[in-house]
Amino acid sequence: MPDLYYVPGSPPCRAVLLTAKALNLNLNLKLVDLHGGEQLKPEYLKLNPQHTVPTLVDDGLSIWESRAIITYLVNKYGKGSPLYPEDPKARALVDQRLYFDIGTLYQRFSDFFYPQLFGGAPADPSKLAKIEEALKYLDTFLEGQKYAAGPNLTVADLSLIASVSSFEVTDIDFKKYPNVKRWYETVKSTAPGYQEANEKGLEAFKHLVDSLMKK
Ligand SMILES: N[C@@H](CCC(=O)N[C@@H](CS)C(=O)NCC(=O)O)C(=O)O
Repeated sequence: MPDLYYVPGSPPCRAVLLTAKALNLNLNLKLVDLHGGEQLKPEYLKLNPQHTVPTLVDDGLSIWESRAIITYLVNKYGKGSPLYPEDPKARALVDQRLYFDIGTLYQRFSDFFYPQLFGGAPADPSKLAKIEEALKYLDTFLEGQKYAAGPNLTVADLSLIASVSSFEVTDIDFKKYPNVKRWYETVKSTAPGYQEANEKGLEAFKHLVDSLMKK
């Protein structure tokens, strides 16, 4: 069984948990104490010199970057699954959405929110405008589409929902984008094990935000 080094509240970790649920795959969960700096210890750096969670260790392979992990999991444990289609064009669309998530949507969220959360910085309206722009892109991708990359639930949805659901703990009003709102409700009700894999961790994220932003 693969080991997953994780923290429950982390958005990229939640994407991996959602993927494991969708594959009906058990993971050996190993909690990492980020607050205590466990990820900077030599044992962890041996697994992942970039010292991030999630990190997956499977059969001698140590891999990090949530989107690399989730595509690996489907390649290895879900051969033929629509979660990461094998047809080159369908797969290209899923990959595009995944890269949009890491490079644009979640990146812009991090740029806006984490300086406030971890550095006590004031909200920067120009950074918020960049998130609004990214949400408009997502809304356009979803026009006439049930899921982010077509008619089936894919790892693109699981990665994007882990990001977008994190906006719930901020003032970012993503539900004003009608396609995003509809898609959000669809994924919540159709992604296997959504409650356990995402909502629980989201609660932990909320607690972290409350405790840090109250200070
Ligand atoms: N792009 C990475 C982001 C991973 C990341 O930044 N994880 C954070 C927690 S959400 C982390 O491990 N921070 C601790 C550190 O960098 O030392 C992914 O998707 O896996």
